[in-house]
Amino acid sequence: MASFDQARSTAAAQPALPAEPLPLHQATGCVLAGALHAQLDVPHAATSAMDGWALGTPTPALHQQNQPHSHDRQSHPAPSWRARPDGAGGPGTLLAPLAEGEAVGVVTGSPVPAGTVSVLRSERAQLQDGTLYAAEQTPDLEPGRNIRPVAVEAAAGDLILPAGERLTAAGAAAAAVAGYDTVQVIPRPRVRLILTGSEVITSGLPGPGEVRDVFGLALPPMLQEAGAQVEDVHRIQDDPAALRALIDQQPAPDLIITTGGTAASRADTLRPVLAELDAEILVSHVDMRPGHPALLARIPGADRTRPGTYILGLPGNPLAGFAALTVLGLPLIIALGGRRPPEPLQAQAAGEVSGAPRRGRGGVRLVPARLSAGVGGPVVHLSEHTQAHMMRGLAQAEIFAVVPAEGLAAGDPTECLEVLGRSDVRSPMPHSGPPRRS
Ligand SMILES: Nc1nc2c(c(=O)[nH]1)N[C@H]1C(S)=C(S)[C@@H](COP(=O)(O)OP(=O)(O)OC[C@H]3O[C@@H](n4cnc5c(N)ncnc54)[C@H](O)[C@@H]3O)O[C@H]1N2
Ligand code: MOO
Repeated sequence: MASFDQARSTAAAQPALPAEPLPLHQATGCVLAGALHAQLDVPHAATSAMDGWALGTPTPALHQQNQPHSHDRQSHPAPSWRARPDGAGGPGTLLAPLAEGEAVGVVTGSPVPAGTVSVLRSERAQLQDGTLYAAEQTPDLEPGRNIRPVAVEAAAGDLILPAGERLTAAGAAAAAVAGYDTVQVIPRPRVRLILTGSEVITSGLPGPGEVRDVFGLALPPMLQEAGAQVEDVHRIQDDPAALRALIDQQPAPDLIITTGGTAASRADTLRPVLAELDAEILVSHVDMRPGHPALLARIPGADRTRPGTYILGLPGNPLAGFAALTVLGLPLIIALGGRRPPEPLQAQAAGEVSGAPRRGRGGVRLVPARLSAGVGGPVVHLSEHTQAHMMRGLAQAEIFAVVPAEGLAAGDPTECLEVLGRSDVRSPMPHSGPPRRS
């Protein structure tokens, strides 16, 4: 039996998966195994920042009678250009070089033709009989104005993102701009889910000896949020041969998560099957309630170049299974993905909480709870209906409160573990005064 802290530190201590190249759309959310450097100058060509006209060197103004814009034509003749008819139809149009005195229409993003001095915005330009005039006193005539220079964002070879960072959605887009199609990342652990239980049904009202499934619905989004990728989901009866075949099925995933069958009755198949497969048991039971039969094991890979397959056995009692996922599964997935664990979150107990149910039996209690804002930071309010076989308390909870064996007094600092699968409904953790994070 591992203590609560031993169990989670064993899970957190597992080495990261080997890095591999992944297409950018699959790499988002993964940790970069190497730094990203620009593969080219960004932008790789000088382009217009405005819709308007690429201006060559101007022709001194000759048309003083008909110039638009000019209020003081005699003393300040406005410059003008011959407007070329072949303007850009879109940002992809490549334009021939500008001769002296020429202007050509461009759009935002157009590569500016050779010979461009600046870009005049369309709203500051006037075209009359094939001659282009600029509004008076426009800054658009300053050399370089409204032109995005080559490499202004990055020169080829510049560092775009360092190794060790998680690739965000914006980071993936920046990598694409910097010329990448694939990047070297630590992949999300690939997960096979095996849901056991001859009594488990997936729809309708359960009859005698039947129970509605909780894991098939809730585990995939929880695992996705934890940073894993669920590859395949299987449902089997309490049948050791079927379980063994699925654990053995190739190609092996990084992590197999089973539900049910972790205890020691005749219907409980996981431990005998793992013994047959010579699995290395990393955590056999955890000194916590609920979830104490949770198990973590590893089957070495056939070719020894891979770290093998981890097996996480979640107890079948619904709340016990989700507690075990939070305590063992989440730190394991974070470690395999090469990520940093989240900052621990602490809140204050709202009132007295009893600890281990039986004297002499240590261990922690994990109690579904909500948080409210208090003067000194968030305050923990335990849910009702939080026995191992129940879901009702967890359905309303934001966190699991970790209650030590000796219990809690009102105001005691309480470790909180976020309940997975709430990213669509999460509001900021309530606090007034400084949030307490240890
Ligand atoms: N003699 C003992 N009995 C039990 C012990 C023990 O130490 N000695 N431990 C208890 C604890 S604690 C737990 S937790 C459970 C663990 O059970 P298993 O992991 O072996 O799970 P099952 O026996 O298959 O099922 C337990 C319970 O959960 C229900 N279940 C299973 N799968 C689902 C599902 N997908 N959706 C909803 N409910 C599910 C199942 O019907 C049972 O009611 O063992 C205790 N017993
Ligand atoms: O681990 Mo069991 O969940 O205490 O019922």
